Amino acid sequence: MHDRPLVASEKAPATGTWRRVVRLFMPHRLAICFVVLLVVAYSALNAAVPLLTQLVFDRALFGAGGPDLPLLALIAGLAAATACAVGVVDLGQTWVSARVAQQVVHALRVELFGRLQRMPLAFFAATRGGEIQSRLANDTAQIEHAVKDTLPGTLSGVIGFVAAAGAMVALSPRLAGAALVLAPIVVWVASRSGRALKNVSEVSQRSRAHLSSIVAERLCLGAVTLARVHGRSADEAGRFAAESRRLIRLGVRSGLVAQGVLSAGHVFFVLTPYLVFVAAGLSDGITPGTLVAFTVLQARLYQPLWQLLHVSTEFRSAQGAFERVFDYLDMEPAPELEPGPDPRPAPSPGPGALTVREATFRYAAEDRDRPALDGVSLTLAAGSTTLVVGPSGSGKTTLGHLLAGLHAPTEGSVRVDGAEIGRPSPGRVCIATQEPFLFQGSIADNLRYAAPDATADDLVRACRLAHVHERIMALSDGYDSLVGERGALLSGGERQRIALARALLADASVLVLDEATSALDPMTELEVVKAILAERAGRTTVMITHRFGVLDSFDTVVALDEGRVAEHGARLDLLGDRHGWYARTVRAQTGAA
Ligand SMILES: Nc1ncnc2c1ncn2[C@@H]1O[C@H](COP(=O)(O)OP(=O)(O)OP(=O)(O)O)[C@@H](O)[C@H]1O
Repeated sequence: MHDRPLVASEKAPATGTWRRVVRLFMPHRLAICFVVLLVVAYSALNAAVPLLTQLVFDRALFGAGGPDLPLLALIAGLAAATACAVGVVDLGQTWVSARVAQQVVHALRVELFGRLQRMPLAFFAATRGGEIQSRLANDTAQIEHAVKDTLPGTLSGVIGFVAAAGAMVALSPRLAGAALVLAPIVVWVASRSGRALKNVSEVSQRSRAHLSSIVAERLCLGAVTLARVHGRSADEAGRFAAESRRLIRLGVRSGLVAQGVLSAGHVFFVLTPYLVFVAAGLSDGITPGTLVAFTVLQARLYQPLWQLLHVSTEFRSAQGAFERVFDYLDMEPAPELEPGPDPRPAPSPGPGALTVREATFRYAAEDRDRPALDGVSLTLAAGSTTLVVGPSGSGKTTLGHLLAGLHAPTEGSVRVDGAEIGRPSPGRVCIATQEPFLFQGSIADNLRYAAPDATADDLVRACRLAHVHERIMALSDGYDSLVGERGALLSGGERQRIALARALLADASVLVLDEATSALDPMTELEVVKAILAERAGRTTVMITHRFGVLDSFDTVVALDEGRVAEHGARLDLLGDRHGWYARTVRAQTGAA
């Protein structure tokens, strides 16, 4: 089934990355055109100021008739008005481009989160949580950082450079040639270093993701307990420190490469005025005003070039982050979870008849010879109660997931009330698992996740059935008590019973209990199961369990072995088959002769 990639490849092909980045900006092309206009205005206004300086020197101060104070005052007024206009234009440009940049990154983040939500469960089983978090948080943060500066930086860099160069050419083509002669060398150095920077940045991002994985995996309740039990806390700290040191080295290297580019630019900036002075010395007819205007313009030339160098180093660093995000966006989600109309629209919940036909399921294409389920066929009548039993690894959980639509069968079909089910179908099938997931929040919040409109009485009723109401009421805040990270403030049995109550609130036609009461003591488990079956009379309940010796309220038993149905029939009939796996295990569990 999973011929498609479940884990992102280490590296996405670089080709097309920039085209995809440009495509991200396409929905904002009008705003970008507006930014271009504002940047053109900003650069033109900025380039005009040095031309005023030329007027000051050649006309107002050292003109033929001596100093001309009214003209000087007029030029000063013009300069002040230009500076005000520059400020207003710059503010407008910053506002529009910041909005565009933030919207681009927001769209990328939301698309990434949505794509990850639709990935097959096997992807989450195979990928470290920290790695996923790192792409969503670190990589998008780096992209945000780069994109924020890129749009205005690139535009104002290019336009500012062209405007300053144009003004220089207008003043003196010869001096302009001297000022620009070193620019190609700087561009060449920047492009060479950019590649090195991109490589360092890629390795850094991977290292950062690894660091996040260590934090997510090793700094949770279970892992910290395990480290203490086995005296490995120091090793864990050492592992983290080693990866962190690697990140330090990479950070220093990346800083050095980036500074190298800027330093190369600096050499250009320092040398260029002298080249201009030499060119002025060798030329005739260069007025002092032209030379002063040129000196001011050179600063206007350096600033955009410096800006472009800075943006290019930022963007090279972000290229790796873009590729890592695109890499995730290119993974194929579970086809049944693709957005769009469901190809098999779910009819309204029926009585809950289950039909499994020749269902085979493989977790990975490599499991060709040993599928988790192999040609399973079953018919469970609406309203039936079924125990699914079998040795560990025989495929019970896999079958439960197929019934709940969490996996689509690789071959064959699973139908509920005649409709093929290949995706979760809330209201029709609900599953409660052995390791229940509780969100950070109150008990009531967790219960209402399954039924947002449930009343307080509904919650109490479900919790009474799951035998957890009294326990909740003993907590200081009752149903408003917080459960902690993944329910860590509760006992394992309490977590399971709250999850069970949540599953009951879903009120589905079919309820699959996958070891969902395994943390309860056997007597409580028996009472809870009986209460649930009584409550659900007339609806289908399937219970996967290893402790079935005393569970005598079920009418059907399915015993799996190595992914196949080994026994299937009425419970009492299978109990009568003294050599059958079910009957032998019941005897072993109850100590019956
Ligand atoms: N996410 C997974 N990826 C790959 N193989 C898996 C995955 N989950 C289960 N398997 C394999 O599929 C087979 C059936 O597993 P399953 O969990 O369905 O068995 P089970 O009968 O529920 O076992 P247990 O009683 O121990 O819970 C096993 O060989 C298991 O190793």
